[in-house]
Amino acid sequence: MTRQLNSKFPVVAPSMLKCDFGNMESEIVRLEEAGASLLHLDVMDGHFVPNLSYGPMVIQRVRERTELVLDAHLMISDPEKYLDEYVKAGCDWITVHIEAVPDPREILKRIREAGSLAGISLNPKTPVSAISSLKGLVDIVLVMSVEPGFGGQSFIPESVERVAEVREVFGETAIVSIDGGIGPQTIPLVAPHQVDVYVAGSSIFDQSSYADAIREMTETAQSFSPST
Ligand SMILES: O=C(CO)[C@H](O)[C@H](O)COP(=O)(O)O
Repeated sequence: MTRQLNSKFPVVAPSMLKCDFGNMESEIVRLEEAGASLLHLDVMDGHFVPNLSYGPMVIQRVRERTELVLDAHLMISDPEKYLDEYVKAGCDWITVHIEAVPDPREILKRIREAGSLAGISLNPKTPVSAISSLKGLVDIVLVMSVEPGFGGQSFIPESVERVAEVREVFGETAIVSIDGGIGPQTIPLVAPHQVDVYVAGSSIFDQSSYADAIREMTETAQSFSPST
């Protein structure tokens, strides 16, 4: 059974790619105390993207230390082969890339059957039409607003129209998430299109107060929310 978020959308999700890997436990505690409601786990295999991060063994240790929702973003080739390990590690949300799995219907079904939320992500150059037939089969659409692989890149401005298109195609059937170059300056660009999850690395981990960074960005996002 997937864990529930402890707050309503929109939320800011710390991207653990930018945390201090030597002190992951204290980073998790700091993020919990700062009010984070989920942790975004950037899984990179050095093949699908030109960088390596961590895999299921590290995620399992993270799972043992927190009850926050774990949002695994699999930037890997052949996710079908490794899926069971991420399920076993305790990921609540599991997102795969359309560029890695051109027909993802089977893996999305497997993710849901395992009790997790199923997500699809698309790179900046992939048209939204590549995923539009997945409406009803996905719980999350993760729009990459940088080329995946590294934190600290600049937000690609064309991502604004892409988020709008995703929201138009998927309506309320999917959680819409955006990842890459997200911070106080870029949230107002995409927030009018009802983004649910803002994945943020540098704009949290480069700040002295994680709590202030998360609170300020969440308030900015909420100020665009129709229900506020
Ligand atoms: O998936 C990612 C890169 O592939 C990261 O989540 C993302 O880049 C976060 O870092 P920043 O907020 O610094 O851009």
